[in-house]
Amino acid sequence: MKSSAPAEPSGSGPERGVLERLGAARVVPVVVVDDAEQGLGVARALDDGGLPVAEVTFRTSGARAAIEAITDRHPGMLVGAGTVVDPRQVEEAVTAGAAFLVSPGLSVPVVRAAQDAGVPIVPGVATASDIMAALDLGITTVKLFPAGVVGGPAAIKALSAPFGQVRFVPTGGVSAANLPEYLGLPSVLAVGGSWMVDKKLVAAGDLAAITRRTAEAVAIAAGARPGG
Ligand SMILES: O=C(O)C(=O)C[C@H](O)[C@H](O)COP(=O)(O)O
Repeated sequence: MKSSAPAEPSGSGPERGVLERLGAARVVPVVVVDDAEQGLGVARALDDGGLPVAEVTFRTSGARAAIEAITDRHPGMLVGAGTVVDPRQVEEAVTAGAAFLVSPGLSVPVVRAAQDAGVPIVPGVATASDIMAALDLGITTVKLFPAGVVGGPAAIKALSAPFGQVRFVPTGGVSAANLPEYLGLPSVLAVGGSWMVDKKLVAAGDLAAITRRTAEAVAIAAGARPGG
């Protein structure tokens, strides 16, 4: 889906709606599925758990079909593509129906391709220099990755001092146990994580367990208040 409107930096204009929806959800499940059928099962389980959001990673050949199937059958769900590391994947993901893109790092060609397509992208950052590169591209919402390894909540607090305008989506090592600590930080828009959609649960088709973990995450997020 090509937009004729000029590219907007993330956090403003028509893209704002999607990022605000991620902020309202507060938790972005990172999903790895092999095909459309698995994707549909996981999407239903997430929706049943009260979280109609999925970041389907481009780590499997079935990711594109899964995004297409979920957006077709669950039109109310906010579906994005993760692990977007190549500008060609931007086109593939957007054509499949992805409403947002997530990348583990910051690639100028990937960000530009997303901006040209008019789809918000949340690139990964791990350092102050990465954040400055993101700001140069007009991006103010970034994913801190791998959050647990690069310092967790303490790193976000430290980076928020010089970069007060930046909103973080920490991902990597987030779990039900540390969720309140991340979501309690005012600069955290949402967190990303795979713990609700553990690949063993997906492989076993244990959708009930995915729904349980999702509902638990939703309940924790509802109780976590910035600054609390
Ligand atoms: O490649 C990307 O774009 C990603 O989104 C990476 C994932 O977010 C993390 O691998 C999730 O980390 P865990 O929750 O610790 O499993």
